[in-house]
Amino acid sequence: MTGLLVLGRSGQLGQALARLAPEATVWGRAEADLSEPQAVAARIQALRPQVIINASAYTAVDRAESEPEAAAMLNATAPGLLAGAAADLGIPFLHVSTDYVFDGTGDNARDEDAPTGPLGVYGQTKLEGEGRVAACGGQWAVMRTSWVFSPDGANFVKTMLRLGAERDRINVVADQVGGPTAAHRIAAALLEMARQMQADRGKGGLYHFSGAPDVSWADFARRIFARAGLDCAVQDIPGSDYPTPARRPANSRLDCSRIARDFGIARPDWQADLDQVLTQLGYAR
Ligand SMILES: NC(=O)C1=CN([C@@H]2O[C@H](COP(=O)(O)OP(=O)(O)OC[C@H]3O[C@@H](n4cnc5c(N)ncnc54)[C@H](OP(=O)(O)O)[C@@H]3O)[C@@H](O)[C@H]2O)C=CC1
Ligand SMILES: Cc1cn([C@H]2C[C@H](O)[C@@H](COP(=O)(O)OP(=O)(O)O[C@H]3O[C@@H](C)C(=O)[C@@H](O)[C@H]3O)O2)c(=O)[nH]c1=O
Ligand SMILES: [Mg+2]
Repeated sequence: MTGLLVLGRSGQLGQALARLAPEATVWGRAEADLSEPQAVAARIQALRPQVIINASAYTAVDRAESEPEAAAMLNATAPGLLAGAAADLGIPFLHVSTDYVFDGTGDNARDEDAPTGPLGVYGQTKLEGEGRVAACGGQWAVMRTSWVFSPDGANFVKTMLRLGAERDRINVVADQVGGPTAAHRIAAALLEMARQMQADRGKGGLYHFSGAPDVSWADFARRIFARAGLDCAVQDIPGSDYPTPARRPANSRLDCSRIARDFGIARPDWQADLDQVLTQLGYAR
């Protein structure tokens, strides 16, 4: 894709995007420190890209509870200014948000119109960022995804592989359900959305995209151990037995029909993607 600028080089999604779009300009903290987002917006004006994908964020869910200003800068202020810079250039801006904007009540999958109600600072700041992007005055898309995993960075799969090698049993929360999503599927979906948005300047908006089928963290852990050949028993526990600074939604199911209808993008099968990531991490199966 010509003229693509990606922000967030060292992250899970940033690395997946760089792999799928090697021609892109990819900025990390060194070129574009988003704790100074005005300066980054000025650099964008100078670069004159043709489309921007923002893969940077403050993603430490528990730490955000004690660093709300830093989380708000990365997740709300910076995306608003980046989207504004894109609007000034007349180019599409694509951004990523999270299932943690919801309160997680009930059992049904939520669509994009469902009421939000974040339970913690991370979700609150991500929700604020969605609003700022949507108000940028240009062409924008926000993709809400969930439970991202990849061979890179920090994620639940890599945490389980580490713990599963050290222990013979582990307690994992069984009353939080969602869709694990491979970073390379998110990257591919964003690139497809960007292509279609460039071809049709009326396209964009808020979209849900997560891996299928929905699963609990405990069943996700079981699958990781089974496919990695690790002998570690998973004990189901309620979230209340795993106290953390931030509360997490119990029901993270996302209804992904809108992105299928508008962009022709289907929910990816996370079990197949997990096998691929395990292979990349050196687990022979
Ligand atoms: N991870 C998940 O499970 C989920 C993620 N999302 C969303 O998906 C998107 C991508 O997430 P993911 O790839 O997992 O995130 P990561 O935490 O893997 O990467 C975040 C990126 O943001 C960068 N960043 C942080 N602070 C700054 C800063 N001050 N200046 C410049 N860059 C900075 C990080 O750089 P550095 O490495 O230098 O700190 C890193 O490259 C985010 O919007 C996230 O909210 C949505 C649902 C689930
Ligand atoms: C390590 C561990 C975690 N857990 C629980 C805690 C939590 O409820 C769940 C997942 O733990 P994590 O710390 O990986 O989850 P968390 O960092 O909250 O993951 C979230 O990250 C942000 C960025 C998102 O946007 C979300 O979609 C989601 O992926 O597993 C256990 O039950 N046992 C364990 O040994
Ligand atoms: Mg985490």
